[in-house]
Amino acid sequence: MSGTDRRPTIGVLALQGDVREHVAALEAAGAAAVTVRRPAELDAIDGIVIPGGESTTMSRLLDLLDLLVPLRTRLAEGLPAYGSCAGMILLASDVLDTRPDAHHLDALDITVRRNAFGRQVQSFETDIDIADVPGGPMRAVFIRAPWVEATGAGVTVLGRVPDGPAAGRVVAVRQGSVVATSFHPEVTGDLRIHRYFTDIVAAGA
Ligand SMILES: NC(=O)CC[C@H](N)C(=O)O
Repeated sequence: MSGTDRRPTIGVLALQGDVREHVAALEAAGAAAVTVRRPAELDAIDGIVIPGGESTTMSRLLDLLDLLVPLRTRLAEGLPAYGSCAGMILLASDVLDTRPDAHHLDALDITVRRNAFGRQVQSFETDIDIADVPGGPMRAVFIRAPWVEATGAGVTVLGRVPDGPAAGRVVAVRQGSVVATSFHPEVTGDLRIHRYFTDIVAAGA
């Protein structure tokens, strides 16, 4: 990012999942979005989005493409990150109900339970108030989503399921410049989470 261009460059991890939707949402939110598939591409970004998809598949591809260690290192050095759904799982420090050989990135001090909502409510939508994000409740789309079962001391809860069988479950969190949601704002056209993250990246870039 140069002095005249205030648009931060945000990478979207492009191994699998809904990459295009995040690229479009980031561009619409005012960021310059680029896809990331190779370790060298990590050098050119001010922040990264890890999309929804399948966390164990992404974990395997991260390993196969030699991205796991460089990405974990960049995150440990403070690279801002936003993860939706599978991206939340990958950013977590602890994951329940996953494959024993699945890797995660340890960027967010949370315990998440994968596919937590169970068979009856695997995919659903609801309106959720997100702390720090003004403008009223946000339509939240959940697709075989995780929830957050425990948060470390530095983690702020941004949103919970308001009602129904999973009422009170934590589904949006922030720790410093790392944000995660169990749901998929990239599919609704509501750009507020992407703007929120773009502002976090711009503040540090
Ligand atoms: N929509 C999603 O990203 C689903 C996440 C998926 N269930 C996983 O475990 O990775």
